[in-house]
Amino acid sequence: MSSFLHQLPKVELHLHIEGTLEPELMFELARRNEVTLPFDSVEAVRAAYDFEDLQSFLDLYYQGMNVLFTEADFYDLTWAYLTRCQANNVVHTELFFDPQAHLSRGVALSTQLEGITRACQDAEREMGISSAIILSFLRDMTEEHALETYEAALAYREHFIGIGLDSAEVGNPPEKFARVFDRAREDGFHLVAHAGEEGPASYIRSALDTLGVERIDHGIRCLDDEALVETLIARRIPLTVCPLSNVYLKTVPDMTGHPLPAMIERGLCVTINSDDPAYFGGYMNANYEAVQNAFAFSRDTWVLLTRNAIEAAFVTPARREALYAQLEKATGNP
Ligand SMILES: Nc1ncnc2[nH]cnc12
Ligand SMILES: [Zn+2]
Repeated sequence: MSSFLHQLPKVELHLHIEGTLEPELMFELARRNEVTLPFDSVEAVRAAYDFEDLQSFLDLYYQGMNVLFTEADFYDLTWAYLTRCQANNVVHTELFFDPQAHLSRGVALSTQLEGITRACQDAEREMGISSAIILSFLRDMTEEHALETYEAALAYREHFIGIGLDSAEVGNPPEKFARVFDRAREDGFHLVAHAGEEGPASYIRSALDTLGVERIDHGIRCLDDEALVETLIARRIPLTVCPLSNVYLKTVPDMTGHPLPAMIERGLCVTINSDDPAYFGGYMNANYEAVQNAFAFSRDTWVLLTRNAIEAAFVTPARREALYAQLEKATGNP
């Protein structure tokens, strides 16, 4: 089964590029940019990855990205992730970046976006991996700051396809960002939001109703609200679930206690993703393996999860057909 999972062509829809910063690259960039890290070795960084909850992770995640300054840094970070994609047989990926977390350190939007985009273009040309970038707002900052950032980002609109919402969820409900999502909808961008990761099912409802999102990132708390589950099924809203992330951030007791099988059983459009793989024990294959060890899914279930991700991807009809064809070739399943 392991080789079946490894060779399955994969589509990743929930990935924070800053969450792919491995400690080795963190040290290299710290040296390059003369930044002093509060750790004296790669092992010490990894030893600190023992999280109590989302906030304890976010504290380290924001600290880690303090080594990113130049376009080359963003290129190297993104290129390292895309080579992991190739090793994991990820053939299409949609990646988040957190512009406000870099703007606040004096790093220009052009630096961030040009570095990430150039790596994506090289990966498409050299490895055949398609990708897209989603600009994510920090929900623990104000809506005014998100709006200002959005306005500034419009100068680079050809670099990103959508907007999202991440960071500390509880106490920062989706409706706080209604105006910026309205603006982005008018401008033709795709809309997604993290909801129901640590926050309640009502945040998922609000992301749908007040932000009009097309996909929900995480969404694992949806099963607490039967009417919401029915809406998600009826509207076929994709949920970008991140199994290892949920275990590492203790939003589930352990992998065997994850609601993933119940979500699939209900017919929700579930996909599997790695979120912040440098911090949560691994990339796509590691997530697939951990889920398989806990639940021993059939091949048909894995094909279904992959088909869901292809359906949920923000790609052209031609690219979607090519992804379905690649899956069929690899599995014999239409
Ligand atoms: N899992 C996550 N939840 C919320 N914000 C994030 N930023 C990076 N990873 C995140
Ligand atoms: Zn996330």
